[in-house]
Formats: sequence, structure tokens, C-alpha cells
Amino acid sequence: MDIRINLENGERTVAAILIVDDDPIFCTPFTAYLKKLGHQCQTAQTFSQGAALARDVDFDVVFLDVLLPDANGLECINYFINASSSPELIIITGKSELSGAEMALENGAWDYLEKPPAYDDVKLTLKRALQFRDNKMVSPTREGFKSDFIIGRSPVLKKCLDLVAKSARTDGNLFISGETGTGKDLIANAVHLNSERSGAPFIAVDCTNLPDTLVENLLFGHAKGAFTGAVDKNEGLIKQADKGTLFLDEIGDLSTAAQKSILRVLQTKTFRPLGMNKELSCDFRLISATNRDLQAMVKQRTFRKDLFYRLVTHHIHLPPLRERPDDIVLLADYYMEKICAQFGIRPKAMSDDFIDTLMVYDWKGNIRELISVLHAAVASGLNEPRLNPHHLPVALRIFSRKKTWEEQRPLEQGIENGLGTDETGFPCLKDFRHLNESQYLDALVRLSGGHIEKACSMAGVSRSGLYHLLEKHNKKLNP
Ligand SMILES: Nc1ncnc2c1ncn2[C@@H]1O[C@H](COP(=O)(O)OP(=O)(O)OP(=O)(O)O)[C@@H](O)[C@H]1O
Repeated sequence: MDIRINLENGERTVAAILIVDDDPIFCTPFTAYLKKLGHQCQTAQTFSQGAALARDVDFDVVFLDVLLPDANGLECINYFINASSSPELIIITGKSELSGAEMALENGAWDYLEKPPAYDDVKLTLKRALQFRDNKMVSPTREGFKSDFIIGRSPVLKKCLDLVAKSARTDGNLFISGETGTGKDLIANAVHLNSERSGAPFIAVDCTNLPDTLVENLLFGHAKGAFTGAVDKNEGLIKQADKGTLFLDEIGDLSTAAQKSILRVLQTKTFRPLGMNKELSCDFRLISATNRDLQAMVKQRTFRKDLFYRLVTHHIHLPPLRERPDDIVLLADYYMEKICAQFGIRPKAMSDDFIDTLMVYDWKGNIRELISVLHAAVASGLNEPRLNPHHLPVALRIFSRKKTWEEQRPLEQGIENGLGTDETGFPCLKDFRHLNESQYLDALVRLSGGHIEKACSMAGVSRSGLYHLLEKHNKKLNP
């Protein structure tokens, strides 16, 4: 789909629109009307078809029906608004789901239209949404966003930070996923700091190993004399987070009973402290995080589906450090200075070999592991002004050495296999490049999980460039 934006007198005349609705009686004339207005439209009859389209096409606006054959549209909002083009989302709803649609506005939808909408209303809503979108594109998303403590310039991290800034401007529940040490806690803090709730407390709860017997007391508090030993009343964490942000870290570790209690608070925004006979109300923004695969847990029925949908109004996935090697150098510089200051010494220089060794390591513990490796290196080279690979832990050096060796193997294999060799037995550059490119694509497909956006951003190539390469090597993103 060729998406061109025409601006006439500052007003957009062509937008890329996705309509997700399974009712042809509504959809066909609606699409024809939008096309008549000059827009480019695609339609999907199910959530999964719409999701696949939104993954591949940069839409400006998505019209989303509430009752879809395979999902409730209201529960899929975040999927569409978090697509790479961050489209404006307009809910199309019947009278019976109006309250849900109103709630959707709080969660980032642009507007809702009652079905069947008057075409004049459609035109006006669309015009406003596109004006808003154009303004948003002119003014950078992250203007005024405080993030100098978040280090990294890789495209994947930048994309995340755009979502973080966007999420900080809204009040919907935010779910942050990512491997351990990728910065979920840091990002939760950044969202709070940049939100309208920044003047109120940020209350973090570590859900790991929370015994069922303590959860309610910890979250809801208790009245004086509620149980033996409750000599004073105790304000729970939820009350403490009033007007501020409640951060449930490691939410995937919550027991079934605790999941039920949390769900109830999220649904009613009220809770009852132990030993008290009246409900108290609370006003907090919820951020949750985990390094576990919550979606898989929902499938295995170890995490409640209804709670999951409540949590993920906005979703930010933090990429592992190995997928953004460019950030390693910046992070190493930043933390080297901090660590040396803690040791009370001048910042140490890092040799090129030292940096190269860091760059090829796989960082399963991500940034937390990087910080502790740098600590160890500074301690080991305390009296030397420059750090070399031998200051790094042995296991890390062995890993990086092996990996470098594996990367050099194609050249040796090429020579062994007589790849287009000349009389010296050395492969010609063209064949060698071809072989490397092919192996690179295999790794890219594997590491990006077959997601086109992610693969383009990891490889730093355009969508058409990547498709061209895949075609050249007769490969597919989803083999
Ligand atoms: N982009 C970044 N810039 C600077 N420091 C970072 C960045 N990301 C993470 N860190 C630092 O890395 C360490 C680990 O981050 P954090 O605790 O936020 O990770 P996490 O994803 O919450 O880990 P876990 O899942 O184990 O709780 C912290 O010291 C944090 O300040």
C-alpha cells in the first residue's frame, strides 16, 4: 500500500485507514465513503487479520469494532495504538457497549462513534483525529520528557522511549515486559516522573514470594485490632499510592488468590482494609512488570486472562541488550564514570579490545550484568589507568572469544568448501559476501522472531530493503 500524505493548506487529504469490522452491511458502504473522501482503506474482519495488517502497514487511523468474532475490540486497543505507526484509534460501537467505549478513551482511543454513525460525524471525527496526528508528528513525541538517566541511542530503545513518553501522558494501566535487568524498574520510574502524578508517591511492590497470608494486609492495610498483634491501624500500599503510581514488579509471580484481590481493586477502584467494615476508594495509576511470558501463563491458565487484559492497556517491551549492541558502549562509558566515582578514583579508559569483548558477549543479565562486570573490571584493574580484556571475568572472555571464532568460521568454511575460489583456494569476495549475508539473515529471522518491524530496526534497513534481501536468498520471515 502506497501511503502518501498530502497536505493542502496544512490539512491532510489522504490518510491510510484500517477498518476492523466483521459486518459487511456496515463495512462495505463505510469503506466506500472513506475512499470517496480520498483516503486509502484496508479492511479486516477479525482481530487477527487486523493485527497482521497493522504489523505490516503504517496506518494513520484504525476504526475498530467492539464485537469481533475472535476478540473484544476494547481489549485489543493497546495492540493497535502500540503499532509502529501509533495510529489514532476510533471505536465503532453499538449502544450496549457505550460505557466500555467511554472507558476506551481513558486508555488511549481517540474517540468513539455509535453504530451506524452519521457520515458527517465520521468526517468531522476523522478530520480532528488527523489534525491531532499531524500536530503530534510536527512536535516531537518526547519534547520535555525527562530521560537523561536512561542511556542508549539504538533505534529499538528510541522506539521504546517514544512509547514511554506517550504512556506517561495518559493514565491507562501500563505493562512492561522484558528480560531481567533490561530496565523495567527504571522505565516504570520514568513514566511516573513524567506523568501528572509525579507530585504524589511512587509505590513499588515486589510480588515475588508474597505469601497469600500477607498480600491483603500489605496491599490493603488493617484496622487497629484486626488480628492478634494489630496494635495500631496500618495503611496499606494501595492507600499510600493514592493520587500516585502503584508499581507491581514481578507480577507474574502473584499467587492465584492475590491475582483475584488485585483484579477486584482494578475493577472497582475500592478496597477494604482487614478488620474494617467499609470500603475505601483509591486513585492510582497501575504499572506492572515481569520478565515472565504472561501471555503463555494465560494460555497455561496460571495467570488470569481478565487480569491480564486489565494490565495491558499500554504495553512496552524492553529489548535485551544483545539486540542493541550500540548501547553497550554508551552504557559502559556512563557506568564506568559512576563506578570509578564510587571507588573515589578517576574514570578509567577502556581499550578497544575491552569494548570489543563487551560487544560480542550475550548479556543474559542485561544492563544489571553489565554494571556488575564493570564493577569487577574496575576492582581488578584498580591501579591501572586503562582496562584491558584480561580485567574482565574469565567466563565472559571465553564466551566472547568463542563467539568471535564462530563468526570467523564462515571464512574458513568458505575456503574449505572452495567457494568460487581462485587458484590460491581463497573464496572470491562476492561469494563470501553472499554466504555471510545468508547466515546474517538466518540469525536476523531467528532473533527478531519473524517480526518485520523488529527485523528492520535490528538490521537498520528499510522494509522494502529487507524483503528484497530475503527474496534474493529465497528466505522467509516466518519459515
Ligand atoms: N537504559 C538504561 N540506562 C541506564 N541504566 C539502565 C538502563 N536500563 C537499565 N539500567 C540499570 O540497570 C539496572 C537494572 O535495571 P532494572 O532493575 O530497571 O531492570 P529490571 O528489568 O527491572 O530487572 P528485573 O526483571 O530483574 O527486576 C539498574 O541499575 C538500572 O538503573
